[in-house]
This record gives sequence, structure tokens and C-alpha cells, in this order.
Amino acid sequence: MNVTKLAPSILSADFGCLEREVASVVEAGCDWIHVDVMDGRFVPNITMGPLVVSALRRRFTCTLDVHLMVEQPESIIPAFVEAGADVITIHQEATHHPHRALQMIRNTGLRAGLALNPGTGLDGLPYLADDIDLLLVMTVNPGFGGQNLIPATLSKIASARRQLVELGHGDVLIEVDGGINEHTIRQVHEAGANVFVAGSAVFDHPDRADALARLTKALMS
Ligand SMILES: O=C(CO)[C@H](O)[C@H](O)COP(=O)(O)O
Ligand SMILES: [Fe+2]
Repeated sequence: MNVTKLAPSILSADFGCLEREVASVVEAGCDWIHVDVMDGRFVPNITMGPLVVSALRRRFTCTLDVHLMVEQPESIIPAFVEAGADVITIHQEATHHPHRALQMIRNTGLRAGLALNPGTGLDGLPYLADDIDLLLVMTVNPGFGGQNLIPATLSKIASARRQLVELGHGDVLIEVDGGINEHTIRQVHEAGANVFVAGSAVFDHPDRADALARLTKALMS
């Protein structure tokens, strides 16, 4: 699997000038934008909803990668489909019926992602792998940007990659999210990840092209 993608998370962008913020990373070459949706229940924070996704959709053609940190995502999936998301990821812990939620997403023709919190194991993977395009291994506890990567998640990424290959789904993307920066990106890549969400490592840096170039250099080193 040779695909590698950097997906800047707009959680760390300046929401007062979001269009300009997104343009800064698109102009620097990014074709994925990670959108963190938080409901104040599944995680303690509240962020944005489908209106922001549809506003981004009107202005940008890049892949909108929507990470739903919401309880019972089934109820809100149609609104994000309508808004123009390209990838919708739900948390296994947020629903009794992850399989149904993934099928809801796939049935619309979108790519479906399954996210796992740091404390969640890979037990469901054999039963859900047929229905996912992406596995999001959270490398921090979800809810906030700017946290440090939890080292124990590295072995989970490696196990997930191994299991996906054994299950005949080596083409499923493994996305990592939380604490990805110049010092951690290579480790998670070596473990088997190929989509790298980076919020503070990109948007806390005034020169976005430089921030992305540093991440790419660290990834390739
Ligand atoms: O899902 C998330 C938090 O729940 C964010 O995508 C993630 O935290 C990105 O921020 P950073 O790169 O600063 O850790
Ligand atoms: Fe995220």
C-alpha cells in the first residue's frame, strides 16, 4: 500500500477565517481536509455540524474527511451525506450498531470509516472489515487538539494492519489522529498507518507550506 495522505484537521484552524485557513493548506498541496464533529456527549467538546461541511463543499473540491465524535451517529449521517462529505467515520463506541451505521454510509456511495478510541481493542475488526474503507486508530483520547500521542497505540496500528491483510482487506486505509507531528509521523507510518491527521502541527504554524513540508520530510526520512 503506497498511498500516504496528510489530512490537516481544521479543529486547530482559526474559525473566524475558515475559508482562508482551508485555502492555505489546499494551496500547499493537501487534497484531504479532516473535519472534527463533536457533540458534547460522546466527547466533552462541541464543534461544528453539517452547515460547515456544506460551506466547505461549496468552496473546495478536496476530499472532506468527516470524523463524527457523536453519540448515535445514525441520526446525523444523512445530514452529512447531504452536506457533501466524502468520507464519514463513526466511532465503534458511539453506537450499539456500528455495522448498520457503516452500511448506511456505504449505501450512499461514500467511503465509510470506523474509529476506535485508544482503550478499544480490535475485536470487532473481523466482523466489520468488509464494510469499511478506512480504520481510524485514535492516537489520543478524542475531544481536543494539541495532545500527545499515546505510545501504546503504536502496537495497535501494527496489529490492525496485520489483521486487515490477513482478512484480505490490506487496501483499507489506516488513519491516525492525535499528536501527529514531525517527531511521531514516521513511527505511525512504520507501524502501518497511511493517512495522517494533523491539527496543531499544521495550523499552529504560520507558514502552512513549511509545516506540511516538514511533516512530509519526517515521513520520508
Ligand atoms: O479528532 C481529533 C480530536 O479528537 C483531532 O482530529 C485531533 O486531535 C487533531 O489534533 P492534533 O493534531 O493537534 O492532535
Ligand atoms: Fe479527528
